[in-house]
Amino acid sequence: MKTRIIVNPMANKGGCGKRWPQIRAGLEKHLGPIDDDDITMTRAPNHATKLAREAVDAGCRRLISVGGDGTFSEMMNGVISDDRLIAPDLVLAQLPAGTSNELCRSFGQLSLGEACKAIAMGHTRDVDVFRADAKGYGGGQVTRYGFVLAIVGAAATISWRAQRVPLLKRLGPISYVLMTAFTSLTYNPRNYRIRIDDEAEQSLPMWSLMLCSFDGAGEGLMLAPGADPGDRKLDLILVGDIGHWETLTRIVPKLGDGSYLAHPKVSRRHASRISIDSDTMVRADVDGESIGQLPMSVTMLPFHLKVAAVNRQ
Ligand SMILES: Nc1ncnc2c1ncn2[C@@H]1O[C@H](COP(=O)(O)OP(=O)(O)OP(=O)(O)O)[C@@H](O)[C@H]1O
Repeated sequence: MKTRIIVNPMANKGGCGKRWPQIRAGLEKHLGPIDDDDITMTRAPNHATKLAREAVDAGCRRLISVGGDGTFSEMMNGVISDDRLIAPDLVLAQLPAGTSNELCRSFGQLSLGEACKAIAMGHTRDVDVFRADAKGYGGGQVTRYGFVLAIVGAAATISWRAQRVPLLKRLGPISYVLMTAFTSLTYNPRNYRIRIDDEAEQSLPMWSLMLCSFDGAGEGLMLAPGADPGDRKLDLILVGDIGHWETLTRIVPKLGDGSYLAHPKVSRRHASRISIDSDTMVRADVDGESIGQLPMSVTMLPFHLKVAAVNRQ
């Protein structure tokens, strides 16, 4: 299968570029020698999107991103256009060389070696893809395709703070722990207007809203136990109007095993189309990247994406 490797040398604060010769050697052990022409380096943010499209146009049907979640997400956004895959027989893979590499974890790949093996063995998993349309930070409309998680409200603010504050970003996963505690104690619930599938619009006070395709996300989070990433449905989780202290003591500590769902102000259901709006500024995040703010609509798309994944059976 004609393959293109897209390397983000700046991922993991430049560590990916420094380790690339070793990563390449590891990949070659599994795939055989790799031609220099099959490797492209990103030169700027969002370049992976353009490189992915060029690779597919050049006949590549397996694209491997080397970097973190942002690089994979940019690559994936390059192979979808007008809500369709630009070639039906594509396989995408990620070699975890970023800071947190949460997407790889979602596929069950915990190490570089496992990821290389999954690519070489041709093990893939069919996953759903959703489209998110939101108001970008510049004021215009942004569209992002995602496949793990869309979050709104407090959860998106935690993600935004953990990534955008340079000192925190350097701390890695600890930054999320710090920001979760800080945001729990300071973020006030907001009023949302929500429309789910074809139902009437509801007005609800909420702390956060999460749309999960996979069961887990982030460092050890079990947000939607039992969620099926290939069922063409998102698990919609509404975290209601809960006080600061109660959020910190009764929601946050139970995010790791999904037992927060038992809280009377947390609800869960399936949805394939949802639109959310608010009169106040509310952040929105797709697959770990802050894309902008409400209003946002999220729609499940009618195809599956093939991703290289560890076969645990
Ligand atoms: N040549 C480049 N120079 C500067 N930034 C780049 C370059 N190439 C890609 N980027 C940007 O680097 C950012 C970080 O990439 P990525 O998310 O893959 O790594 P990470 O943040 O270390 O990992 P993770 O998202 O898993 O925590 C992305 O926003 C991407 O747009």
